[in-house]
Amino acid sequence: MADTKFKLNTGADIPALGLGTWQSAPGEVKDSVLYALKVGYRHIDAAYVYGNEDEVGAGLKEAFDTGVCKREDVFVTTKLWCTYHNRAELGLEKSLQRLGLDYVDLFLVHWPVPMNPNGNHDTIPKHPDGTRDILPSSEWTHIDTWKAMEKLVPSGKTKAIGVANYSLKYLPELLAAATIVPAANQIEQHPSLPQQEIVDFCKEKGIHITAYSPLGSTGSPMLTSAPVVEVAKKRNVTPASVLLSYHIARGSSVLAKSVTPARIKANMDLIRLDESDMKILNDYSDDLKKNGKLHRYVYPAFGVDLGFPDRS
Ligand SMILES: NC(=O)C1=CN([C@@H]2O[C@H](COP(=O)(O)OP(=O)(O)OC[C@H]3O[C@@H](n4cnc5c(N)ncnc54)[C@H](OP(=O)(O)O)[C@@H]3O)[C@@H](O)[C@H]2O)C=CC1
Ligand SMILES: O=C[C@H](O)[C@@H](O)[C@@H](O)[C@H](O)C(=O)O
Repeated sequence: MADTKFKLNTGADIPALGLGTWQSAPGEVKDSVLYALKVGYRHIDAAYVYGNEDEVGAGLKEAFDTGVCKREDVFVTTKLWCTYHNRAELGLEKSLQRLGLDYVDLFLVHWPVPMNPNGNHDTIPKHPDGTRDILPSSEWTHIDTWKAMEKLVPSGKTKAIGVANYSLKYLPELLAAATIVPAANQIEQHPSLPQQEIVDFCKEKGIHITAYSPLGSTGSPMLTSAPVVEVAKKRNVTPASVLLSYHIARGSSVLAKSVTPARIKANMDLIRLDESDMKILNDYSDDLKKNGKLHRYVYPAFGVDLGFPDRS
């Protein structure tokens, strides 16, 4: 199951399981990338704002140099950070340089929020009152960003372009102006936040969903969720296996972050969840939705309406 792949609207394959690298500390992330590639991962998720693309790149390089795998066998994603929205070409160049790669397989707009490129910080510029320094829409919008992303494709420096954290507030307006339909939308997904309306919309438009924070992000709180534990017992697997396999059953790829070798390996134990397993998880999601108790773990303080019904 760990070698399952999905097709993007570009015709390229995206491996169903990817290694996440957000909050993977310097000194740990190179080894985690190398180890993941050694045990069979072929999908690595990075981002400029994670501040560790150089180490991710070092892990990739060592894997290529020592014959673990070839560049063309690995699907590498990175993301355009908010302060680079009106400098997309530079954003991609900087990421490629840090990663030590000639191209990435997927370049995503990290959030639909352009931030001031001339502010007081490279990645999180703030106003004196501590709020994030967002560009006014009179200056730049996420639609302008998408147009700039489209211009990157002919260079071959990214094989595909896509978005992350796009809700139904932002996706339709992007599509109305787009020449290239995003290949993917990377969003938070787990049984406490199924975001089925986004999944359905993206499916209809040919946009692949990649799930992030499948374990509930830092500290993996979703591992103790009662319905997840119930399905794990029923199928005699770990809760992590249930949480990751859930996305494969939904037709989505999934990113699991770990810097712990045993966990990196264990996270490859994916199973085919059947209808009765999915019913337990879906009933739980439905209950949370009905009672207004959906839970989003990643919601940075941009101070703008991101259009997610659970947070507006
Ligand atoms: N586009 C976006 O805005 C976002 C993208 N992402 C991407 O998705 C990836 C995954 O999401 P992330 O938020 O990191 O969180 P995850 O849901 O992947 O959870 C990571 C946490 O779970 C722990 N863990 C991993 N595997 C296991 C296991 N088998 N058993 C017990 N604990 C485990 C990790 O610990 P340890 O490392 O110590 O082993 C870490 O504390 C990110 O790393 C990033 O690449 C994430 C958030 C936002
Ligand atoms: O990809 C992970 C997340 O999106 C992360 O990049 C953001 O939450 C960022 O730390 C922020 O504060 O805006």
